[in-house]
Amino acid sequence: MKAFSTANVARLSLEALKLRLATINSKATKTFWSVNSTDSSSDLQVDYKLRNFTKTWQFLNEVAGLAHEMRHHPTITTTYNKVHILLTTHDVGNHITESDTSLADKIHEIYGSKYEVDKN
Ligand SMILES: C[C@H](O)[C@H](O)[C@H]1CNC2=NC(N)=NC(=O)C2=N1
Repeated sequence: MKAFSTANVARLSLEALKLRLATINSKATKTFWSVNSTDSSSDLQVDYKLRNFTKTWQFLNEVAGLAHEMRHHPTITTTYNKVHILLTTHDVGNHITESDTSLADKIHEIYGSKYEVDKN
């Protein structure tokens, strides 16, 4: 059995989460992270569109590098120029923590500054 809530991992309150989401979502124009929750779990999700397959994998490699650095690993689904990312923290029983919002923030910053298509 795994002990929950180890160092630096606490489930975020809905209020804290709303504030963090607003900051995250200000970093791109047309694409937004959203909170999904059931009675027993919650996560952050986003759907990104990119210019082409090459751009998609440049972006994915940046996300992978970030995940490795932060030791926090998203669930990623990708097809050609589309990327779906889901973030949750297994260590607290699949809920959203600062590890998820921090990683989402960095991912969205990268997407908004270098990869976003159809900005207007
Ligand atoms: C020990 C190690 O840091 C933890 O198991 C990390 C690894 N990557 C992780 N990634 C995600 N998404 N959730 C976690 O709880 C998690 N835990």
